[in-house]
Amino acid sequence: MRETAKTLPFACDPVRVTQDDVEDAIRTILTWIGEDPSREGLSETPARVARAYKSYFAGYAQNPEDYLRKTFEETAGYDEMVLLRNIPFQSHCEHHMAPIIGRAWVGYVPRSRVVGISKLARVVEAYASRLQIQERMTAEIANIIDEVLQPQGVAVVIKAAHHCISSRGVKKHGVDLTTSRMLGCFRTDPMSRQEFLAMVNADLKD
Ligand SMILES: Nc1nc2c(ncn2[C@@H]2O[C@H](COP(=O)(O)OP(=O)(O)OP(=O)(O)O)[C@@H](O)[C@H]2O)c(=O)[nH]1
Ligand SMILES: [Zn+2]
Repeated sequence: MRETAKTLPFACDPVRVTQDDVEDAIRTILTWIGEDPSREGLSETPARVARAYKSYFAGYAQNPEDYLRKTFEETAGYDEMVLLRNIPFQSHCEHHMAPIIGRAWVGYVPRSRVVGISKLARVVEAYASRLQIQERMTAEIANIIDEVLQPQGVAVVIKAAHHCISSRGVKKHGVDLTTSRMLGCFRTDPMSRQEFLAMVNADLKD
C-alpha cells in the first residue's frame, strides 16, 4: 500500500515529525516539479524551506491568550477607544498555503484594565503565523481580546491581498479582501462603530 499522510507513523503527531522528514518531503516536491534536488544550488534548499516554514508557522507554538494576561490598571479611568492602526502582517491561506499580505486595525474600549499596545500586535502575529482564512483570523483576534480583557467593546478590521488569487488561479492583481468583527459597544452603539471605521477609512485613504 502507498504511504499517505494517514498511514505514515507520524500522522497527526507534530512532535514525531523530524527535520529529516520535512526535508524529504521538500525533495519530493522538488522532484515532482521537474527539478534535481541533488544539484548544488538546491542541496541546502530543503533545510532552508524547513526553517522558513518554522518561521511562517511559529504561531502554532504560541498561545495568544498569554500575551493579554499582563494588564495595567492605573489608567485614571480612561474609557475611550484604544486603537492600534495599520498593523502589517503576513499569513498563509489554508487552501493553497499561499501568502496573505495585509494590515490589521485592532481597537477596544477598556472597562478598567488596558494591555501593553505591543501585545495587540503580538496577538495579530500569533494568529497570522498559522494557516488561515481571513474571516477566521479576524474573528479570532477579536474574540480573544474580548474573552481575556472583557472590555466594553472590541473592533477588528483586516485588509489583505491573497496571493492565491493573484499569482495563480483567477490571477487578479490589486484585489483586496476586507473583513471586520465588532463586539460589545462597537456592535451595539453606532457612534462607537462610526468613530472606529472613520479612523480605519482615514488610513485606507493614505
Ligand atoms: N473566504 C475565504 N476564501 C479564501 C481565503 N483565502 C483563499 N480563499 C478562497 O478559497 C477558495 C478555495 O476554493 P477551491 O475551489 O476549493 O480551490 P481552487 O480550485 O484552488 O480555487 P481557485 O482559487 O478558484 O482556483 C478559493 O476561492 C480561494 O480564493 C480566505 O481568507 N477567505
Ligand atoms: Zn488560497
